[in-house]
Amino acid sequence: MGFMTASQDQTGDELLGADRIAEVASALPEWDFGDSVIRRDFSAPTFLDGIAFVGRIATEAENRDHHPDIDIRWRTVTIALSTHSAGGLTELDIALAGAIDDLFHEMFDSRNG
Ligand SMILES: C[C@H](O)[C@H](O)[C@H]1CNC2=NC(N)=NC(=O)C2=N1
Repeated sequence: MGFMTASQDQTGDELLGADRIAEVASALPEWDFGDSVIRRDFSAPTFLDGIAFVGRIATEAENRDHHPDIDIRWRTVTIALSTHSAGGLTELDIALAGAIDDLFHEMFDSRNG
């Protein structure tokens, strides 16, 4: 594959370089960036809202064939994203993180004030 930038990589399955990680970390301020995973805790209004949120995430993940680790503890839904086939973070994780943020806002922003 050689030296490709993210924008040249058509599939998005190349590991992100340090410069790109710094760029996306500022675009996804609510996510904790680890070496090979990003993670965010979401607080849903109720337990069943959290379950509904997870259902929407599952559909989004299935459509992308890219699947998060999901932990549900009462109203707290923790999402961890990594591209296991690449051994770390790729554009697939960044795109799904943004989509999950959008879903959360769409579902709960009006109720969260
Ligand atoms: C064949 C299929 O594309 C792979 O098994 C996909 C499925 N979903 C996946 N999800 C995640 N998060 N990482 C992967 O490497 C991955 N691989």
